Amino acid sequence: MSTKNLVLSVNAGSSSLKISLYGTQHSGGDELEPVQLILTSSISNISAPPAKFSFKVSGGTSKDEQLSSVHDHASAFAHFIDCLGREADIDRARITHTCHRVVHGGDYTDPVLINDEAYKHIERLSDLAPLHNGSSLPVIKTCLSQIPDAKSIAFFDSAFHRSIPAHISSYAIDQKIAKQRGLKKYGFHGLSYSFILRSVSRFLQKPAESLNLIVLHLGSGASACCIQHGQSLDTSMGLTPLTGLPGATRSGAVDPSLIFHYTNKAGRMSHDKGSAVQLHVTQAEHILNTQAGWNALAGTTDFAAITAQRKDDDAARLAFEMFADRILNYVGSYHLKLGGAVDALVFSGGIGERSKELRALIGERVGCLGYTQVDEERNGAVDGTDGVVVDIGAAGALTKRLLVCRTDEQLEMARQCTLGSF
Ligand SMILES: Nc1ncnc2c1ncn2[C@@H]1O[C@H](COP(=O)(O)OP(=O)(O)O)[C@@H](O)[C@H]1O
Ligand SMILES: CC(=O)OP(=O)(O)O
Ligand SMILES: [Mg+2]
Repeated sequence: MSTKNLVLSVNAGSSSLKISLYGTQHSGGDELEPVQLILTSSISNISAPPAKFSFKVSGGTSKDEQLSSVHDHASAFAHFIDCLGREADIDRARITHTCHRVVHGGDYTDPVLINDEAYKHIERLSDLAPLHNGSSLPVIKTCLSQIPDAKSIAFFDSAFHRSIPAHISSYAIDQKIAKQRGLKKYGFHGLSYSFILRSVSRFLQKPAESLNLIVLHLGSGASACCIQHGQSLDTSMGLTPLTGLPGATRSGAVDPSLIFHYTNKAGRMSHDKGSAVQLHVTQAEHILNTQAGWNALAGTTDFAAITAQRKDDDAARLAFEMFADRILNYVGSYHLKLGGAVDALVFSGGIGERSKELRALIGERVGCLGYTQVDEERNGAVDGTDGVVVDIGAAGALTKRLLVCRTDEQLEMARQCTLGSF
């Protein structure tokens, strides 16, 4: 029997599945991490087929293919499990823990071992994160049945934001109803923010508890976070991941009354056949989650294409400029909440890590608040630069720095799993 020493980390995003497999026995490598990467896989475009699949054993070359057979997170994960044995000769029985990113944890503020009760809790919260919790559930189910000896642990994206004070997390509504129904700002992308906080702390050689950061996680779903003394003080998503910044298919914040005017059927229940589970969301929520954002504005969820076309195409320009405008709303207000004492503005997520154009524009606009200038050469060379954190500001800046962080939610979970008490 081969040694049981593997941790599988699964990140079900709104339209992607990112999976990493780690070893837990140290054999050199990065002494700072308790786990070592063995392989990564990602399946993107799940909701806009054909899905793109990639599978890469560490140090090897990536196997990439388009999959017409994959149309949801369950079939995407089944394809990965198949590849694990076929392509990498990994015996699933060696996996001791499977870590699952669950976007909405409600009142769960720590990771939990998934038993019947925890599974039902995650299921109940599906209505509040329709693009996410519903996608995690079939993947969790498959793990429980296909890797039965491994412990399945849920890590919640909302947990990082438990530190947000009541006057920031509460909505101005009847507080009795708010408390009864759990209507408050939860915030998401927390695994990413934990990873970024730790990585920036290491990069700046300052304790995490001393750091004030404004972090932008700009991916298919996008959010901003105001971190004071190493804790979340505010974030742009709310009760659900719909509000705040616009995303690939999400509207971001709108006047709540808009939903009553968008269509005359907006208040009815949605009966979308494509949903992974029966969701209790209204048609308006469904439209604002899935038929809005970049796709509605510019006809594509690919922000690289929007960036490339923005000079010649009005729709692409509107999407690009709108994103920058909404980002500045949060950066400006978080700067003020931190009293101007900001160690760094950090860009992350697929767009934040790759769009030098957006970083240059935001960097230029925040110059008036005393941020260091974007160094054009460093900003343009991020893709070819190694390291988790890359400095794109002028050399010598000690505060109000501009950084890029390659976030890794799977590593954050595997790390917490190994160092925790599971
Ligand atoms: N070169 C690029 N320039 C701008 N955006 C990019 C680039 N490459 C990828 N992206 C965008 O990154 C986003 C995906 O980010 P990611 O954080 O991986 O998303 P998620 O995990 O939420 O599925 C997509 O909207 C994609 O268009
Ligand atoms: C919370 C959220 O929006 O996640 P993602 O960006 O992975 O869709
Ligand atoms: Mg993501």
